[in-house]
Amino acid sequence: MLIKHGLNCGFGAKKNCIFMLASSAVLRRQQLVIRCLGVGGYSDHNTNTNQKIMQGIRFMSGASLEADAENVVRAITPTLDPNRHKGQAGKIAVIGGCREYTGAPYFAAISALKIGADLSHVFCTKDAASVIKSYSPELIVHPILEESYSVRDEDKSFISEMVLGEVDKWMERFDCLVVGPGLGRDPFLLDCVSKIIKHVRQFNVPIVIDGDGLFLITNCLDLVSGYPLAVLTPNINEYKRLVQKVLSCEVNDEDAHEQLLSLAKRIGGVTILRKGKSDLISDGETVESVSIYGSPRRCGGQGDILSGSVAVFLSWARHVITSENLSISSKNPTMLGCIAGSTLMRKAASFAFENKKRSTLTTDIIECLGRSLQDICPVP
Ligand SMILES: NC(=O)C1=CN([C@@H]2O[C@H](COP(=O)(O)OP(=O)(O)OC[C@H]3O[C@@H](n4cnc5c(N)ncnc54)[C@H](O)[C@@H]3O)[C@@H](O)[C@H]2O)[C@@H](O)CC1
Ligand SMILES: Nc1ncnc2c1ncn2[C@@H]1O[C@H](COP(=O)(O)OP(=O)(O)OP(=O)(O)O)[C@@H](O)[C@H]1O
Ligand SMILES: [Mg+2]
Repeated sequence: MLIKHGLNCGFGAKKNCIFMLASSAVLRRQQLVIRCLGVGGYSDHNTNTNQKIMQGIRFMSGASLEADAENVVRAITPTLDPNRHKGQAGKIAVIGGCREYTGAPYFAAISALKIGADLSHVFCTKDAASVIKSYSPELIVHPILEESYSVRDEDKSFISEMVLGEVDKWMERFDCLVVGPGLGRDPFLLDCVSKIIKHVRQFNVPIVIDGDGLFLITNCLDLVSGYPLAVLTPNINEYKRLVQKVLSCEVNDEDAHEQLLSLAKRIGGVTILRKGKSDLISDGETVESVSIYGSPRRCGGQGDILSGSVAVFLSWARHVITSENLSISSKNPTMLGCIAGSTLMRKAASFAFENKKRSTLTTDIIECLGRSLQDICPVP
């Protein structure tokens, strides 16, 4: 009810509304209402005034609310301007792909292109490279990573330097890196990837960490700790491992928002997108959720689409924030990238499910990414 009152305030009364809400009794009731609404409490409030009031409520209560998802997508998606040149809509790189997994890096990299990035690179092992190239001529594939089985112990430090040298030629040029889809868990390979992450941080390139990248950073939190341009996208297992490692406790779904908030804070202000029935997103300051759309199919690879999507939207959000005045409340590009990526992925999954029902696969969802964005931000 209180939220409704807040939303019905006129522009002039806005400050008073927020001031009144700050009183502790009202605040407690506000928190109760928000808790009762839970993550499913999506309301479609589009005006600036309403958004600012909601932001005020959010700030004061410390609770999370459903993100203004489609407006976030609209606010950060660039227009198709004939004066722009190749690369300006985004250059994304995926670090992943080994003997076992070739699908995951492909899904992440091709999703980035389908959403609107101009260039998408994959840095993977030699075994994986020709397979990934054969899926698509659109991807630029670098067969540079090595697994232990192909490197003699005495050659390891030399090979490691070579890998870093190869990567170094490219890294500064990327708008965002996705580390982990289909990376595998080979210790030598993960050691090289750790060095790449340390190196990339120096250039302030945003990094989305997913899949086996999360296995790596959970065992070595310093890699991302204190880096505000890092986004972690854990699934149910990956989240459990992170919580156990960082908070030394079990996942607590009763207090999901608070736990996520403390986790993001404890890892030094990284942004975490906890995937699930509702996606919960926190940068250690606020918590937002995306619960709209979605599909009941849980086929593997949907998280890979998400990581590629987040990378593109995060790059776009950074660009919009530095060049324009945003019409939306949050100013953190990592939060915006996560909200938009999650929204687009879930909408595409729901479109794909409409068509394919039980036989919906990740490739079907990728085919719906374009329609999903067109539905939100139509181009004539
Ligand atoms: N088509 C593909 O190529 C796909 C590949 N995927 C990739 O698969 C990898 C694993 O992701 P999941 O979401 O399945 O990860 P999870 O951690 O959810 O599950 C992996 C399972 O395998 C076990 N496991 C894997 N490696 C292990 C190791 N070295 N030692 C002991 N146990 C091990 C884990 O204990 C767990 O039971 C990631 O790199 C991910 O990106 C997924 O994205 C799905 C699609
Ligand atoms: N129960 C659910 N209902 C609706 N959507 C969901 C549900 N669980 C996950 N999702 C969505 O599916 C996407 C992938 O989440 P998931 O937990 O399957 O990732 P993952 O296990 O890392 O996937 P991958 O197989 O690619 O590694 C996320 O965008 C999330 O929003
Ligand atoms: Mg995954």
